[in-house]
Amino acid sequence: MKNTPWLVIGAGAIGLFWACKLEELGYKVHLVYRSENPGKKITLESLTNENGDQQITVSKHKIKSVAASELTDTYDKVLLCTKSFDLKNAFLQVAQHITDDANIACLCNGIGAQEELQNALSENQTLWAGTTSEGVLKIEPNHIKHTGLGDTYFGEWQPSIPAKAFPIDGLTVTNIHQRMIEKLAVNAVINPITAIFSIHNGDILNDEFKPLVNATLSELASVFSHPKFSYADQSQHLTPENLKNRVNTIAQLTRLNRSSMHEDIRLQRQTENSFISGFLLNNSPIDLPIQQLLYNGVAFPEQREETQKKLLSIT
Ligand SMILES: NC(=O)C1=CN([C@@H]2O[C@H](COP(=O)(O)OP(=O)(O)OC[C@H]3O[C@@H](n4cnc5c(N)ncnc54)[C@H](OP(=O)(O)O)[C@@H]3O)[C@@H](O)[C@H]2O)C=CC1
Ligand SMILES: CC(C)(CO)C(=O)C(=O)O
Repeated sequence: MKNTPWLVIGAGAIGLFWACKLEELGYKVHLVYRSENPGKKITLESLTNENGDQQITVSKHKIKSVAASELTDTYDKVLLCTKSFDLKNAFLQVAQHITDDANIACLCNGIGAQEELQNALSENQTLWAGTTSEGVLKIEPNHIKHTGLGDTYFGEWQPSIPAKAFPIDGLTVTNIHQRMIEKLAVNAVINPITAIFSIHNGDILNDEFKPLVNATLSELASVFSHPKFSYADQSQHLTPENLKNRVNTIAQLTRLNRSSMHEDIRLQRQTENSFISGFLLNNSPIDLPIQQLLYNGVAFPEQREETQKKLLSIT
């Protein structure tokens, strides 16, 4: 299948990163941009772990970038790298160029957009939902920087028997829903707190935020262990202790980074709040007063100062 190109959609940090990675793996790649044309060459400052040492290497990648309206070919492998709120429309605008039996992968934070996308696919197209812990920053339209080493996994959104094969070896897991809820848990703590208080990821570990972080984690653990939670089959292992370890590890590993939600608010862009806290609020069988405060603090800038006070008064 290496002779047919991947269609990567979204020339943001993750789209440019994966366009380069796929090209490195020997695939032909066509990249669809929306507002910023990255041009013909992408510079990737990548982080590698050679002999236990993190090293930066710079490479240039020749990628064909086009606007959706310029597409003429048909594709059987698609990787969508948009934010969750753009996912379905990004697919629909290229749908006429996608084969009826295509593999369609997506990499976005949050839960909810994948189901919308699944509903837009035809019967024999396969949706591969993905989750990534790589950190990537776009510093220019054609220049990205790898800021944190991580892992990426894909899995069939609707598992089939026998399991289907993903076009790239070594990246699949049998239960992607479990990985997604684990990532969502981390995002539901780090993203809104860093965004509401304008702090870096590592700052949530400071004493000032400990009561808030602990209360958020224990509220999440109550919903994850609730038998009526829509993801209960995938979330029982997320105990307060397990959640704390996950959040602390990621906050520590990405301590100098701004979360995507903090960055979105700082740059006055739409956030993925509805697909992170919003997903939890809509799917929880119990009230989640802290998650509701976090949701409001992100969604309503005029309430942010008041929300900060309420969040810091949690004991
Ligand atoms: N960056 C990171 O380190 C990480 C990101 N993620 C997740 O990965 C996803 C992508 O993140 P990231 O790359 O940082 O986000 P960006 O906002 O940098 O990139 C998203 C890109 O999608 C483009 N896009 C949206 N709609 C369309 C469309 N219809 N056609 C073509 N392009 C479109 C946007 O175009 P435009 O420029 O016009 O807005 C933008 O360039 C998010 O869900 C994020 O939470 C997860 C882990 C780490
Ligand atoms: C893991 C984390 C919190 C890293 O910044 C992230 O996924 C995000 O910022 O959206």
